[in-house]
Amino acid sequence: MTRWLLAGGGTAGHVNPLLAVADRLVVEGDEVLVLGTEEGLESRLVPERGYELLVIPRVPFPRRPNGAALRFPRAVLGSIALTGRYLAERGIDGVIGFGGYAAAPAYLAARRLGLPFAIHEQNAKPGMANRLGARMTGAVGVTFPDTPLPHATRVGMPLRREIADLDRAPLQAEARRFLGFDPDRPVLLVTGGSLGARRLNRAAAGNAAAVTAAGWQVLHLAGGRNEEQDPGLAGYRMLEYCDRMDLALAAAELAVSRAGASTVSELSALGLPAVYVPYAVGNGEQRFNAAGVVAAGGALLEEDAAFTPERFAAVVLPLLADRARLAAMAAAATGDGVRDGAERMTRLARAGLAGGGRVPSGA
Ligand SMILES: CC(=O)N[C@H]1[C@@H](OP(=O)(O)OP(=O)(O)OC[C@H]2O[C@@H](n3ccc(=O)[nH]c3=O)[C@H](O)[C@@H]2O)O[C@H](CO)[C@@H](O)[C@@H]1O
Repeated sequence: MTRWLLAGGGTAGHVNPLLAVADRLVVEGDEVLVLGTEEGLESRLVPERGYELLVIPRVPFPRRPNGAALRFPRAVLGSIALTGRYLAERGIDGVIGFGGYAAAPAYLAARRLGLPFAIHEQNAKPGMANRLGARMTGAVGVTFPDTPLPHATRVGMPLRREIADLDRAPLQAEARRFLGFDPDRPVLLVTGGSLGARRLNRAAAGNAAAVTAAGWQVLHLAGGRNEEQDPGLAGYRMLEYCDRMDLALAAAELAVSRAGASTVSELSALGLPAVYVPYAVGNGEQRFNAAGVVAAGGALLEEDAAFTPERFAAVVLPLLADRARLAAMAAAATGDGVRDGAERMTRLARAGLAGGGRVPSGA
């Protein structure tokens, strides 16, 4: 039995792949502890899934020379030291980091103790912690091909079991009933990722009457900061957050979505066609996340700034009426998706552990 520390967190898009790998390691007979921060969604999702969360303070990288910048080196050293104590006291054998605030201290503490570690990068454009870590280990798993990191191996996105094992067709009617829909009519899923997206909310709510008149139903995951009124139409359900994403994905036949790495990976793996509207801030990773499946013909890409209710009507309404096109897009999306990312990532991490941080080629 190996005892792992999985480090990372932030939004659901970061926590879910960590949980998928944790579940897989446990199925394979290992033990898992998680390292995160109080502020990230891991503080709710990790204990809910039955794992112990060890906490370190969140130390943002200073972008301006101010007081926080002066305190930064000391704060980072403190986080590394605390992580090192967790590693020693809990008898950790190996570390897997998923980027984010908790990952960099985990990489540095592991290195200091001579413990091998592996990395998973969710996004097509890597974040800072993983760019640092990837220079120090050979076990670097990435979701998308061509992710610019040293030692990158494409493993795909680790998907939670209930999504990776999902067979949509036989579950569809039951999933629709469970979510309060008519089982015989198609469902459009609108999702702004774990946080929601105002522009998507406005565009979807503004077309509620047209979409339902076209015979479709809508599951609109609007996020906690939604400003739109529920249109209150039969067949239109607006939720802040859906805890049964597996059922939402089984119920739907098309998605209008942000292009967070987990959402793109889930939709592609399950062969759901999509219209992606990448979030334009951050380091611009969402556009890159969607690029592969868009190029494969499994999804369309729309500019955030131009995604008005009128644009939604022009792009989405014709798709709802074109079942042949949706079927072709679904097939193309499936071809671009990866279902066994969790297994592939645990295999890579084990190879890294066996090789002391070096991964033999072909592992
Ligand atoms: C604004 C921001 O920081 N976005 C980043 C964040 O997005 P975000 O956290 O939104 O990430 P993703 O779209 O990747 O994942 C959302 C996850 O939440 C789940 N879900 C979503 C809505 C819901 O109601 N219920 C539910 O369970 C989805 O199934 C998915 O697993 O992390 C992603 C993964 O690193 C990045 O690509 C995004 O750029």
